[in-house]
Amino acid sequence: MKNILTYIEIKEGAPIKLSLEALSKASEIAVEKGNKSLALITEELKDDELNKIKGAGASDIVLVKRDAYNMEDFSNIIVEVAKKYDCEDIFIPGTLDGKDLAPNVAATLDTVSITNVMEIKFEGEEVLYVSPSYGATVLTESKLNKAPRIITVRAGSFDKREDLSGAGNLVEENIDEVRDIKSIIRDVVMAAGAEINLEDAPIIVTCGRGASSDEIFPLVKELADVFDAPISGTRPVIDDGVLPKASQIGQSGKIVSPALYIGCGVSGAVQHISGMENSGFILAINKDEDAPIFKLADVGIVGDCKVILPLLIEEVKKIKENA
Ligand SMILES: Cc1cc2nc3c(=O)[nH]c(=O)nc-3n(C[C@H](O)[C@H](O)[C@H](O)COP(=O)(O)OP(=O)(O)OC[C@H]3O[C@@H](n4cnc5c(N)ncnc54)[C@H](O)[C@@H]3O)c2cc1C
Repeated sequence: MKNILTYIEIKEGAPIKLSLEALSKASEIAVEKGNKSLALITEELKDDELNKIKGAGASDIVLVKRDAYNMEDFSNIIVEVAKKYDCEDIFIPGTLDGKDLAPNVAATLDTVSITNVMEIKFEGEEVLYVSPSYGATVLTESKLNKAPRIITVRAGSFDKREDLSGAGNLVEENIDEVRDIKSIIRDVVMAAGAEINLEDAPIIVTCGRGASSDEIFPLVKELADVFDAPISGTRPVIDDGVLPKASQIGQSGKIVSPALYIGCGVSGAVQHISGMENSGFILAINKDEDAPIFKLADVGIVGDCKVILPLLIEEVKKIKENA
């Protein structure tokens, strides 16, 4: 392995958590192999935010200034920076933009990318990338026979480190903007609720079909409000229009890793579990004691959400008042 480049996705002036998770893993590997861990940013950041990148171990922070995201242009930036800084490995956070960028970077470099990487193993000189397949029922080990190796990192798979103390030397590079682009983003129109940032939320309250009725859903909302947490949903709840698509967790939704996940009336289908199994602590409320989610839950409450949620809301309010 030579140097490793991590693309840092930035939202509202701050690196997203998954970028820092990816960078932390890259830095751990780089230190072990005696190489450099570089972070690529595309806008100027305040010192606190740069410190987060240093904490995640970046030896160098390469700044290429841009006003807005464009896949072809950003893909070209990654390629050019990787070449200039002799990076054989490129880590990209597995967000929507990341999953857009990685194949383009790979195609430009005449290689392939591996998506959803949750573990990286070394066998001699070989690097094995572990990623979930078939709704996370099977783990696949893949290797890339030629560098550069490009991966997208799955949320919650690696710890976000703050203690790696990279030198974080800031270097600005000027790379011409790609003008010959096949698609131009003129405007971004968000669907209602599309800005929900589940990936970075420390607490998520999830509404399953069992809690999506007119009677119970307001209680789920109240619990989320008490925790100041976003509400997510299982796919049937999204399909029924109770919550927007951006709130869906799972195989065909978002992959999250909050410190606390609370599932209300969620059965625990494999397609949902594959999006939240990396949560720090899982609390599940379900009236069926055989619901599969209880196999994964740290605490399971067997009961009707109609009865349990008001009790839970009251208890959390009391704790917060006395804190
Ligand atoms: C290709 C594919 C992709 C998919 N992608 C996703 C995905 O990304 N995300 C996702 O979530 N699903 C996905 N699904 C759907 C998935 O298979 C499940 O159907 C879905 O997760 C079930 O959602 P649920 O738990 O809300 O509903 P259900 O399975 O219907 O479970 C409802 C639960 O609520 C409990 N319950 C009912 N009433 C109450 C009450 N009053 N109090 C307490 N508990 C109660 C029931 O006991 C039950 O366990 C996908 C499916 C396919 C085929």
